[in-house]
Amino acid sequence: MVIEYMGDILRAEVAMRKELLYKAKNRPAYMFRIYGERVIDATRSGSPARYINHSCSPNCVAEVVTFERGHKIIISAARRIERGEELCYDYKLTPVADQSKIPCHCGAANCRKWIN
Ligand SMILES: C[S@@+](CC[C@H](N)C(=O)[O-])C[C@H]1O[C@@H](n2cnc3c(N)ncnc32)[C@H](O)[C@@H]1O
Repeated sequence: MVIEYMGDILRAEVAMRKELLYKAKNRPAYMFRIYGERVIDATRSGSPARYINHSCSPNCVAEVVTFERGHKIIISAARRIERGEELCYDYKLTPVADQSKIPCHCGAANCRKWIN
């Protein structure tokens, strides 16, 4: 394990409202969706995992681990990571319509050009 993606666990509808609130305050929102039902909101109380960028050829993988009392998101190494190498994982975001697409700058040879 490299790091846990920590934050407040919210229902998806609460997370959507909070995201709008953060936008209204010009604050970046750091959120990780777990199976559509729950979202980890790392905006106010998250770990440094929230700063990990997306890559189409990642050196880490983000996995949802389910416990009796909830879920955790664990970021693990997908291969050997060299000292000084930036950590990244594949966000695996659902593709969206053109106007809200985010261009991907991961620079991988197999880059999919968009992160969503
Ligand atoms: C969880 S944040 C990652 C940390 C962010 N770079 C920061 O400095 O706060 C996710 C956002 O970072 C940007 N991002 C992450 N990976 C990217 C990539 N491969 N290409 C372009 N933008 C990326 C996008 O704006 C995305 O919505």
